[in-house]
Amino acid sequence: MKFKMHNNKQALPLVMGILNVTPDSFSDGGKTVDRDSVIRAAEMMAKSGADLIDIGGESTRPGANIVSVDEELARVLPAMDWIREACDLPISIDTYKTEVMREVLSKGVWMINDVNALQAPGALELLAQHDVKVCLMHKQGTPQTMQASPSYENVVEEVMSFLKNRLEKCQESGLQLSNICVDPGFGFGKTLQHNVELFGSLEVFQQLNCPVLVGVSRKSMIGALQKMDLNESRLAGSLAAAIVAMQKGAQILRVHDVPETLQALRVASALGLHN
Ligand SMILES: Cn1c(SCC(=O)Nc2ccccc2)nc2c(=O)[nH]c(N)nc21
Repeated sequence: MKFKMHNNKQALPLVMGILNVTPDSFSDGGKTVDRDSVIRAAEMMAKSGADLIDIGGESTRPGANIVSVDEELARVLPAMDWIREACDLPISIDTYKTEVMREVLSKGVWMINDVNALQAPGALELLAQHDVKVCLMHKQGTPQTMQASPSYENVVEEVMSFLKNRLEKCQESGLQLSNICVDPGFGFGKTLQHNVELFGSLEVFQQLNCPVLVGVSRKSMIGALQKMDLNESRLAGSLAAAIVAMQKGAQILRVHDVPETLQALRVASALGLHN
């Protein structure tokens, strides 16, 4: 496990708790972003055993609208301070904008979680100057267009070769492999069929010799597979997916429901399902 965490948990995947600071994030009922709710959420995640917290100032859900650098920073920078009032967990920032990366790097961010795999101009060069973790995620198209008609010849091969190419670019630019994790990007320009195929072959991504991050928590693929209608809870399905991801070698899980996920992972691991 390249990502040496403070508690060196090896048997279980690292649990990355999602803290929404985009006011329109419907998965938490669209609550407005304020200091108290961020502090409360961060305290709960830390108490529940999360290993790190992921925050993003622009929703990257399908159809999400683009946010300016200033607007994104206005949400993320205060949230970093509030999280630090609440706990000492490492912070991951979900952004694809080089300018946002620059600002959060100067505030000691632990990981840059880039759904665009450092393709923005200047992103690679910027990160090469910092000893920071980075997640390289695959997506097809942009959040505005990606779910229109996703298509692949062979989704596993295409996602794999994209990530391999981005890893090579990172290493050419001087980033250390030990600071990089990869992510197939479930739901980012993929049909349900593509997502299921990618999940079924998740072990393949271990060949890249860096930790694999999986983010499927509460996503529409879970709802579809649960065969429930839209407003049903996706908790049980998300926990099932977390367990299978662990069994398939995922080293980091990005989840909304931290306590429940850790309970499920601990029981599954104790009963013989190890990552
Ligand atoms: C920022 N970010 C996102 S946002 C999409 C989301 O949570 N949608 C969603 C959440 C809840 C309900 C419906 C949709 N997904 C990933 C991921 O899978 N991997 C990495 N590395 N980062 C990610």
